[in-house]
Amino acid sequence: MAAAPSMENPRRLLHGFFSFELCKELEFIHRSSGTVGYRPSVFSTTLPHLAATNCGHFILPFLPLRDRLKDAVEETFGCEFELFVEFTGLISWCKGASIGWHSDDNKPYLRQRDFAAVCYLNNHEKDFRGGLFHFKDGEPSSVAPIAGDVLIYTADERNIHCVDEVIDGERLTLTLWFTRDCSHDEDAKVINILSQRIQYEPDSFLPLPASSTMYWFQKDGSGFDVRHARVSFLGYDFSSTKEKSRADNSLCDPLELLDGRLYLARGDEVLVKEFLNSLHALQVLQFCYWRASELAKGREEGHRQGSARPAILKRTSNLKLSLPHDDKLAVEVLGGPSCNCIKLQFKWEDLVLGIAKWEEYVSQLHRNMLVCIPSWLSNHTLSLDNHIVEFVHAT
Ligand SMILES: O=C(O)CCC(=O)C(=O)O
Ligand SMILES: [Fe+2]
Repeated sequence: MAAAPSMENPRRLLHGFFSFELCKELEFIHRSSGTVGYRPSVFSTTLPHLAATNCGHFILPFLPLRDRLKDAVEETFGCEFELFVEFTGLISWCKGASIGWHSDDNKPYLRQRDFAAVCYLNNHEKDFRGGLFHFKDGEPSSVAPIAGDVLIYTADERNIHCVDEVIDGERLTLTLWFTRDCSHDEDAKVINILSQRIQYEPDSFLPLPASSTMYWFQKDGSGFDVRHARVSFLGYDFSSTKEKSRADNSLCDPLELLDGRLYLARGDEVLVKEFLNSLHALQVLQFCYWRASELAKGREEGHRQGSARPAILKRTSNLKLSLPHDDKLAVEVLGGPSCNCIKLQFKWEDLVLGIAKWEEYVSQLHRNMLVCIPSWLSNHTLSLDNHIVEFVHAT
């Protein structure tokens, strides 16, 4: 157990608070669902956003850690009052992102924030460069992010801090703020959105994109769609199987094509599998990246059993979706130490197996969420009781 926090600078750094497996699962969720964030060169995935894009089931993996963080904050700061989560979000900082000296309650609209918990999901120097955290006074004075560590501190001026500019790579955290003010309780907001969504399509676990502006990264008159950029980092791009007529294309904003049915292509090959939209295709690809070693083993097994080869079409240039996309900017912003080696890692067989495994994973999470929703609605909180924690882990 770390030393008790000082009164002058109430804070605590907890090493190895959560597992590497959870880091990877949350990274998968962020890379399949994240949007352009609230500050330059920042991307974020919030719980209300997950609920609103038909991905409420992705909230489940957050909850056991979220409960433990609340307990750790209450214990560290000896809270004798009820505490609510005000914000939970996956936040990634890319090349050029930084923040100067500040306290986390330093704006009129942030006054309700009492405590912060920053969970580091990847590693300084290995996954990104720059991005060190510094406190203005007291110890520890600097923190180099290490996956599994959590930094907790009071959101007031006793903990003025800053973060150095990220030089390259993608610095990923799960950040929470806690409040004593129940009118800023995040759970009520999320449960409200979830209950509305569930009324429309209780059985669907396929993602539905938000407005395309939320995925558009803009800089100096140029830009890219973050869904498109993440798909191309994994060596793929989006394709149509029908030649689009010019009239069709000129009628709509080309980015709207990302909201409709499409296919995944690599070079001049297209996999014969229709995805509901770009987020669906991206989610499957990110799942394959997350579970790559398991899929490669499955492929060897499939070869031994003589499984059928995936159905592939030859692509001609008119089947390409012509989307605005500044590839150089995307690589500059999101590329980093591990970017180049990711490309062209999977085989088509892996992707086909990944589609089946992804469906098992999300449909199980979705069923678990449907079990939880009645208690969320009656208790007005996203907390998991012990019986449900076991249920969530039995996936
Ligand atoms: O990511 C971090 O280490 C801290 C970020 C921060 O200071 C903030 O978002 O207010
Ligand atoms: Fe901060």
